[in-house]
Amino acid sequence: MPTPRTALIVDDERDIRELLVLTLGRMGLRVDTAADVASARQQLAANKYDLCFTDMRLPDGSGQDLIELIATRYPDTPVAMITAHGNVDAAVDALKAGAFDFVSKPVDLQVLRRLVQNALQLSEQRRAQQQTSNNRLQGESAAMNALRATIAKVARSQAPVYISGESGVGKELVARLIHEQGPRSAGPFVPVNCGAIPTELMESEFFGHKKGSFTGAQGDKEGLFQAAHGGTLFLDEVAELPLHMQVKLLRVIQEKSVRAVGANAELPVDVRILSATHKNLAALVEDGRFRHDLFYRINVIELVVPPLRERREDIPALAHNVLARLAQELGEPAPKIAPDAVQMLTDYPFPGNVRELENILERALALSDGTVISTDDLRLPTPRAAGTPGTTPSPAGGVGKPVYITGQQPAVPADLPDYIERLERDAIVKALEECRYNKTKAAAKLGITFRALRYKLKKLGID
Ligand SMILES: Nc1ncnc2c1ncn2[C@@H]1O[C@H](COP(=O)(O)OP(=O)(O)OP(=O)(O)O)[C@@H](O)[C@H]1O
Repeated sequence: MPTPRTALIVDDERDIRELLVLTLGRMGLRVDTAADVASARQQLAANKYDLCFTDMRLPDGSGQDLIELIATRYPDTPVAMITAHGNVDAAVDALKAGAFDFVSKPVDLQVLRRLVQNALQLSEQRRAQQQTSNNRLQGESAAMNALRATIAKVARSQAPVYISGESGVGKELVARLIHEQGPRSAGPFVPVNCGAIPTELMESEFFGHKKGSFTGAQGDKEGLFQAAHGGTLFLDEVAELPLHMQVKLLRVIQEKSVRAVGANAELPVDVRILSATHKNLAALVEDGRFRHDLFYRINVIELVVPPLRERREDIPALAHNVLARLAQELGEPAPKIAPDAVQMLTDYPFPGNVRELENILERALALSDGTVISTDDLRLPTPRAAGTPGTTPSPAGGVGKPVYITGQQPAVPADLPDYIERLERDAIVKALEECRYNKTKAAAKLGITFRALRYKLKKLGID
C-alpha cells in the first residue's frame, strides 16, 4: 500500500482546521494541525509534509514568516496561504515569499480540492527531482568510483567530514549525498554559505536570537543549528568564517548545545557537521587565519573531490547528460555533440569545473541549431599566454575571455577570486533572467537555497 500523503494545517480557527482536515482526509491525506507558529515549527521539524496550509495571522506570529521558513528550510513542502476574502496584498506577499498558491476565506471546497491536487503534483515532481539528484554524481572514472565508495562509507558514520576541492567541482553535491545516504536522511539538510553571511548577522544566523536582543530583532528567530537539529549542517566556504565566529562554532560543536543571542539558557542540538572550501584550509591554519582546534574538529575525515581536468574521461558522458537535462527542461529532444566538439571539451582545462561545463553547454545549446552542438557553439576561450586577468567567458567569445594556458600547464586565472566572482555573477544573472526574476526558482535552478541566493545577490550587489 502506498504511504499516504501528509499535510499540515496551521490556523488558530478551529472551524477552518476541521473543514480542511475533513476535506483533505477524504482525499486520502493524513493531516496534522497546529494552532500557532511555534507548534507549526515543531511539527515541521519532526515530520516531512507533502503540503502545508497556513493562515495569515496567527497568535504568535504571521503566516508570512512561516512561508519564508518553509521556502528556505523545507523547500520540498509546497505551502499555500489562507487569506481573508479580497486581501490581494497578503496573497501577493505570500506568493513572493515562496507560497505556491493561496485560498481565500470562506473556503470554496472545489477550489481547495484543485489546489491540493496541484500541490501534490508539485511535491511529486520535487520528489522525482530529488530522486535524480540522488544519482547526480556522475562519472565512471576511477576517481569518481572511489569517491562514491567513500561517500557510502562516511555516510554511515556521524563523524564530521571536511570536503575539499576546487570551485564548482561538486562539493555541495557530495555533502548532500552523505546526508541522503546516512541515518539522518529523514532530518533536514541545511546548507550555509559562510562567506555570504554579513559578519554582524553571523551569530544570530547560526544560533538564533530572542526578540528585542538587538535593534531589528522583532521576534524570536531560530538559528541554522536549531534548523538542522536531527539532520546535517553543511558549512560551505568554511574558510570565510571570521576568527571570532570560529571560536563560537567550536564551542557549539564541542558542547552540542547553542545559546541564542539574548537567551539565558542553552538548547541541546543534535547536528552532524559537514564542511567544505575551495581554499587550502591547512595553509590558512599555518598562517593563523583559521583556528587549528576548529580545523581539527571539522576535519575528522577529509574527502577530496578531484578537479574535472584530472578525470577527463568523465567529460563526454557528463556533457551528454547535462545537455539531455537542459533539453528536457526546454521540452526539446537532446541534441548531439559533434565528435570534434567532444574532443575540444575533453581538452579544455575547466577552471570552473562541472559548474563551468554546465554553463558552457547551456550557452552552446542556446547558440546551436538545436540538433548538433558544434565546436563554434562551445565558444571556448582561446588560450592566451598573457594578457588581462581572467574574466568570465562571454557569449560573444571575443571580449572578456578568461586567460588560461592549455597543454602541460594548469589553467591559472590571474585573479582567482575575481574570476570566480564573475563566474558566479554570470550564473546568477542568467538564472534570474531564465526564471523571470523569480528568486525561489532561480535558487532551485542554481542548486542553492533561497537564503544563499539572497545573500549572494547582496554580496555581489545585484539588484
Ligand atoms: N560528478 C558530478 N556529476 C554531475 N553533476 C555534477 C558533478 N559534480 C558537480 N556537478 C554539478 O556541478 C554544479 C556545481 O556543483 P557544486 O555546487 O556541488 O560544487 P561546489 O564544489 O560546491 O562549488 P563551490 O565551491 O562553488 O561551492 C552543480 O550543478 C552540480 O550538480
